[in-house]
Amino acid sequence: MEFLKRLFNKEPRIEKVDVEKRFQLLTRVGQGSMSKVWKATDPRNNDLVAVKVLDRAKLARLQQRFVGLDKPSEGQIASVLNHPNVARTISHGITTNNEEFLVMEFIEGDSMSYLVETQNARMKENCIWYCIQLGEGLNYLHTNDWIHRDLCPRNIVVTKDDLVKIIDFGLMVPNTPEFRRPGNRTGTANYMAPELILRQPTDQRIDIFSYAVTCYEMYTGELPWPAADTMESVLHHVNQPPEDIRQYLPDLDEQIANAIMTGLEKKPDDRWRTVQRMVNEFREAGDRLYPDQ
Ligand SMILES: Nc1ncnc2c1ncn2[C@@H]1O[C@H](COP(=O)(O)OP(=O)(O)OP(=O)(O)O)[C@@H](O)[C@H]1O
Repeated sequence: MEFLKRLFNKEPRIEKVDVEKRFQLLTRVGQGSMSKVWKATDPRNNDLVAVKVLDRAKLARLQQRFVGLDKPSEGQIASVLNHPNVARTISHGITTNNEEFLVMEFIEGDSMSYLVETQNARMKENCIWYCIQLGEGLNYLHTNDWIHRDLCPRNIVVTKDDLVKIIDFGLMVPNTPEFRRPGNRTGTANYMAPELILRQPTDQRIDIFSYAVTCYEMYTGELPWPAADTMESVLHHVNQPPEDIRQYLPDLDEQIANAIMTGLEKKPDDRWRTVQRMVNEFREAGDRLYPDQ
């Protein structure tokens, strides 16, 4: 009977993994809101990897927001991504404690949050190139029909060689009508597009907005609206215009300033139609301002 059950069971049997035995866990590198992440080595090839184990209870709460939708898991999504500006996921599975886990390339570097906060010389010199790389990564996700939904400095790492990598795909969804329906307010408050906050229909342009907020912060160290921790405070300023970036940086190149401010438009139709268009503006400006780089 067991044999017949297994034969006709359509779900592939997933072998559970004891990550502590399978990998050599070296140090904890991050406490995300949804997971624990370890720097580890894979004894099968000695590769340095990041092992991300998702918190079961928190994941269950997140999944409740997608009830009735066929949302692929973070591991399923992340494993099909392949772009220099997107963290590579090597494998994924279920631990012996029934937690989802991902094994990723280990990215040694600084969080973009750190660079935004410190506004050090490295950040200032490379800002345009970081904005371009980030846009290329996001454009890759969009042309492959995904909506990231949580683009912000916390989810970006910059390597020692100044390569920008998007690292977190926990809220990413397919760009299909069912996932564009209004209602689901997941994301990070300060980076959420007005249509998402107001529970209107959404599309990939919510990511263009988050990208523009992120680039604004990368340039200035400030948010375009007063920082808001709660949805109530975000709702409060959703009707206020953003602070013009030139208030912080009067000498900022016009094309760069316009690229960012257009991405922050309240109405999605007034924003860049695609990430690629916004990136093209940055690229043109970069080539004009720094022809030798
Ligand atoms: N591939 C990686 N290489 C190196 N460090 C990583 C990698 N992936 C994640 N980290 C580290 O772990 C932290 C948490 O990761 P991540 O953002 O993916 O988790 P999360 O639980 O989804 O977090 P949150 O929802 O708060 O953004 C990151 O801020 C980073 O410091």
